[in-house]
Amino acid sequence: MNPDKNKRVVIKIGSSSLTSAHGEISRRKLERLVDEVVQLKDEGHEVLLVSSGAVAAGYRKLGCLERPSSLPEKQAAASIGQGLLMEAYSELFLSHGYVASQILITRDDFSDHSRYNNARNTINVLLERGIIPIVNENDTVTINRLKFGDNDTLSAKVAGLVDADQLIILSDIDGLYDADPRENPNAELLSHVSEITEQIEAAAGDSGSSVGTGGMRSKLDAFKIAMASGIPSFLGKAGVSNIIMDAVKQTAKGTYFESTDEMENLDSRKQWIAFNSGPKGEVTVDEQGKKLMMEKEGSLLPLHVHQVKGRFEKGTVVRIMDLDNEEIGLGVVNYPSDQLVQLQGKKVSEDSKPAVDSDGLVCHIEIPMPVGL
Ligand SMILES: Nc1ncnc2c1ncn2[C@@H]1O[C@H](COP(=O)(O)OP(=O)(O)O)[C@@H](O)[C@H]1O
Ligand SMILES: N[C@@H](CCC(=O)OP(=O)(O)O)C(=O)O
Repeated sequence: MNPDKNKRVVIKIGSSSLTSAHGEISRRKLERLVDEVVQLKDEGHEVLLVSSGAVAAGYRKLGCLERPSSLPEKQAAASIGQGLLMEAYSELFLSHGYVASQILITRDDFSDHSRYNNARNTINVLLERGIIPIVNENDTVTINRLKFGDNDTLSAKVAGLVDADQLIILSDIDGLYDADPRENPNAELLSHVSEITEQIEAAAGDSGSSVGTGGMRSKLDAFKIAMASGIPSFLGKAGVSNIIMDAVKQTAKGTYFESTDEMENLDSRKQWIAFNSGPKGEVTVDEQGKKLMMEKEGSLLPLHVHQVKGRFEKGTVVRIMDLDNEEIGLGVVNYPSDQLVQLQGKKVSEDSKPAVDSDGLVCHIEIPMPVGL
């Protein structure tokens, strides 16, 4: 990464870094964050902020004495707090001559390809015009099953969506340690991580505060997505002077996560298939099918389909499995599941060939590896 080039930077800030000891939004912390973002903007970088804090900003006005724990109360608090949070951000950014905009997003928006593209186009316009998009999960409409649950993975997916040059996650801790520092006072800071190993994952605990939801585990999930999307990332402590600018220059104290080259060249459609489509079914292939898929550019004929699991439409992303139930990769199917069940193990006749694919292929392997995210 060239430290002198103007970059597109996604910055995620967690609830614990924006709140006072009582769990309410701290105006002083918000001001410091805005000042740092402004420094980056003044230097010509594009900045998108993923900010938590809606529940924290709203729960008192809902009449709760402390941060609520039930989902409907959290959602109600967020519906009050999100407006207040944006009002504060807008006012602070405007005082420096910058315009902020609000983007509320759900997991569903990422798994629908046209909504994903729409979100990307909108955010690109905002960034190119110098606006600071502020993203949060759309808490009031999100149901438990669909929740990102924390904004860490949301920020990594947003970074992929806008093809960011860097993802910066600011937290209440100055980086990733080789053991949970609450349990092990001798834990050491890891300044560079090129691979998230099982050992690193085992050392990651849940949230250290009563207001944060993600903890280090969800941060590692986020860094995995960013690394695999070809985006270098950083984890450091919010509130440390110049942390954001120094993270961009790669001089800040914290943990730097390298990107893997494998996915760097994936076009946006393939990135969407790999990280956001949320495969809806499984197609198991026989030995011969597996061999042909590996050798012949990943194409699969119905003859080699061993089993079909799940109900899906034509055009759905499915997992391709081998007979040992290992994932070979992801593909976009040319047949709906019910038709594929009829055809599995058979040679396709002219009238059962899909209209768009004259060879009667079931699919190609689009992502030739288990994504595992
Ligand atoms: N291996 C680890 N390295 C660093 N922090 C860890 C680790 N395991 C658990 N943690 C805890 O994760 C916390 C950060 O997560 P969280 O409280 O959810 O922050 P945020 O609100 O910024 O998302 C740290 O304060 C720390 O107590
Ligand atoms: N969307 C929620 C944030 C969820 C949350 O607490 O996330 P985090 O602080 O990043 O663990 C809110 O704005 O309150």
